[in-house]
Amino acid sequence: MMDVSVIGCGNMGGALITGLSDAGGYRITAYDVDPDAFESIEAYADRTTTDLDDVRDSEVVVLAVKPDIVPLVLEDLDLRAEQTLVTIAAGVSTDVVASETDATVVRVMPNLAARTRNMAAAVAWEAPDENVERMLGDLGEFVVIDENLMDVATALNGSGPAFVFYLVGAMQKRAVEEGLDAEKARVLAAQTFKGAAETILRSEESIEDLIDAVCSPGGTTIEGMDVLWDSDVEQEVGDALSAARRRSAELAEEAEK
Ligand SMILES: NC(=O)C1=CN([C@@H]2O[C@H](COP(=O)(O)OP(=O)(O)OC[C@H]3O[C@@H](n4cnc5c(N)ncnc54)[C@H](OP(=O)(O)O)[C@@H]3O)[C@@H](O)[C@H]2O)C=CC1
Ligand SMILES: O=C(O)[C@@H]1CCC=N1
Repeated sequence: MMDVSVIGCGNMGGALITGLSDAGGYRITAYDVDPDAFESIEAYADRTTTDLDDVRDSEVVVLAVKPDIVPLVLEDLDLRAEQTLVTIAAGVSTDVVASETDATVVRVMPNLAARTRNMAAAVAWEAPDENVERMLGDLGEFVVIDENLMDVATALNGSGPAFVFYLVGAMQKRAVEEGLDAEKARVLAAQTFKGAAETILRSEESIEDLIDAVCSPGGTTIEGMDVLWDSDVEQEVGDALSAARRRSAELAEEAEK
């Protein structure tokens, strides 16, 4: 049983708590300044608390507050060298956090799919941390990256779910306009993304070859793909990713001040 505390039970903290609870093997303490935040995670945490002292004995403490709140929490958080502090705040570097704590700091960029244990996470660390490896493995897939690439990861897998929700929404919307029931279109669109993603993860084939596999000669898909290839969609999706990356870099500059 691993003792884990999560500081900040909002969207991301709540998703981590839900996923870890589903995985099992974790004793979870959920801390927030606002008891209302416990409403959606009460069923998944072993303990909810508004007393920061209650997180001080956990092997792993996850800092899941907004970037500008991180320094305020660190001021009051007194951890020991044998503990691990996982920081997930966009743009807040390991150095900024490590300068305020004795704990070993690990920087992770998670995403909302922690909730269903389908998270894509990027981690940057000096040395692998067994507890964090186990947590990330239980919550989905993770890759180790250099911290100087964390802004790109923040845009790709941190913000990425929102971009994908948007694309699912666009496909669902048009299917409804073309006559399909909204709920059925939602299921078909979402499951299609899930299936396509799973296909990529389980295959060695390139994305181009996978597209090719769906395009039957003279069939339907190629008609749709021609619309996409003739459009600016690839550029626009890339620009969305770059805008998120730039904002992450800006947050990093603000956090250094
Ligand atoms: N949302 C996402 O998909 C992702 C978020 N992140 C990172 O996770 C962090 C949290 O984001 P998100 O969950 O979206 O934010 P939320 O605002 O949803 O959650 C933050 C929570 O922290 C609470 N809080 C505020 N001050 C304190 C404090 N001093 N001590 C403890 N809790 C406090 C907030 O309460 P109140 O609302 O009352 O202020 C809120 O419940 C951010 O740093 C973000 O960069 C990373 C990857 C993905
Ligand atoms: O929007 C944000 O700033 C956070 C970080 C990545 C996803 N959500």
